[in-house]
Amino acid sequence: MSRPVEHVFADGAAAAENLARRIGAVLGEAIAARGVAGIALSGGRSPRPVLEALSGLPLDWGKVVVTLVDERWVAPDHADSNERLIRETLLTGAAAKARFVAMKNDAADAYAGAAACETVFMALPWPLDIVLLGMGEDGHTASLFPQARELAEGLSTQARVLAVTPPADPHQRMTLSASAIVDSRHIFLQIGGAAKKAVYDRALAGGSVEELPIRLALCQDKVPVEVWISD
Ligand SMILES: O=C(O)[C@H](O)[C@@H](O)[C@H](O)[C@H](O)COP(=O)(O)O
Repeated sequence: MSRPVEHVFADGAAAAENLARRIGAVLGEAIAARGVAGIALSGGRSPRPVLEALSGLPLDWGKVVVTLVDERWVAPDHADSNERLIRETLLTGAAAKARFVAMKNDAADAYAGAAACETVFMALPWPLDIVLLGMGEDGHTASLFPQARELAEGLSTQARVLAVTPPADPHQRMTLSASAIVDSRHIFLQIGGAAKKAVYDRALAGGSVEELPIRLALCQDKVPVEVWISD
């Protein structure tokens, strides 16, 4: 297992700006090479400045397919919706021309919505060019949480997505599976703060993927991983 390429910044704003430029460069290369670029984005707080910076980059956005790494099973206008985050930050200005593929559908819950979501996600241009991951202080990534009852399925299934119930979260989620996450050309992991950096270092040093699901991305040699670290 090779150590990921690490980009370390003193502040989050510089990390976000540089990560956005790196994402833009990879998307541009993909469009030039294959006429299309696919990217899956994580939600939460960290990506917001990256997505805002990315939205202003001069790309042929009409050839970019944007989707999610995971989603909370809430209405698209709910404050916790990752779709809402993407629409408010990335899909503005020139980047509004990108094709957005949502995870949330009209099913009453994530489990009822999983089959339809899988059908939609199988049609994406795999391998995606970029999967942008975040990480929680418990070592989760996407919505693959330690102690979640669906973690083993998420780590082993060949399906693209699965429904999960996070151990300590009010919302059911839909998430990319581990096999979908590594069906990509680049994995970018964004980490901010000392606590997450310590978890990242611990994940690199060892432990099980069940204990630290972020190891699904860090402990594989199929996809190059870049880690964007800020204080
Ligand atoms: O929907 C989500 O919440 C994310 O996909 C999740 O996996 C996130 O990346 C981590 O929880 C880190 O979140 P923060 O960036 O908010 O710390």
